[in-house]
Amino acid sequence: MSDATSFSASTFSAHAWGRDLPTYEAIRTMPFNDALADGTLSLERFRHYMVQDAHYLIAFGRGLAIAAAKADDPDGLVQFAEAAKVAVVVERSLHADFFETFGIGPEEFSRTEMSPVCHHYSNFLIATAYAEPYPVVLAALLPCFWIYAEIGRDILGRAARPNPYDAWIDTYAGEEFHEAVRAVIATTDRAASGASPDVLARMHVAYRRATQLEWMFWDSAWRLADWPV
Ligand SMILES: Cc1ncc(C[n+]2csc(CCO)c2C)c(N)n1
Repeated sequence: MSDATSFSASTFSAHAWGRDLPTYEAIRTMPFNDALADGTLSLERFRHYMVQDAHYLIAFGRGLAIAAAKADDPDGLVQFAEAAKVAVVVERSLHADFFETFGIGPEEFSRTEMSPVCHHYSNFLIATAYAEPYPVVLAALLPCFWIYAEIGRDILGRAARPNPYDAWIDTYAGEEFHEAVRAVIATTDRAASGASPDVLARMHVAYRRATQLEWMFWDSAWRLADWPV
């Protein structure tokens, strides 16, 4: 495990990570991530992933903005308002570079609807952000940060270089991103430490669901999934 996962044994994050370790392991060993690491991932699959991810990160940014509005202290408000901005602005520039490199035009993006899994994950985040208390919202948002930090470092450690997907790998393996992830883990643990048993249980359910949806998002790109009808 990398630095992003340093935590004390009694925290929400420690419990959640331990409980969902098999799902993380399943993500780490997915054909999509193996092929990304060795540079053999087809452009078709990466394009599918990128276009869906561009849809996803707008929903994710909205979820972060709602978390910011629900924050129980000013530091949380700043942390998640900033993260909402970063999710849209920084990730948009990563996507814009890839869109240019891989020849995806704005028309292709706007004419491609969300896939079923992207739709489900996006709506799960928005619904949770609106309906649930602050600690549960954070638990739903956390796997997006944490799993990408772990997968980024894992892939960096075994990546064939140069690799067509270097920019993606470097973004998620980079120290700047990992510092932000550690801060989100810390805020989530602080929110959990004051939560009732009922809220804590709902945090675990939300965290698990988001982790499953992360697996499904990569799997959907691998299968080039679309609406069946
Ligand atoms: C399906 C999917 N899940 C997670 C991420 C990673 N991610 C998206 S926005 C954001 C917050 C800061 O930029 C992070 C870490 C992704 N790109 N796509």
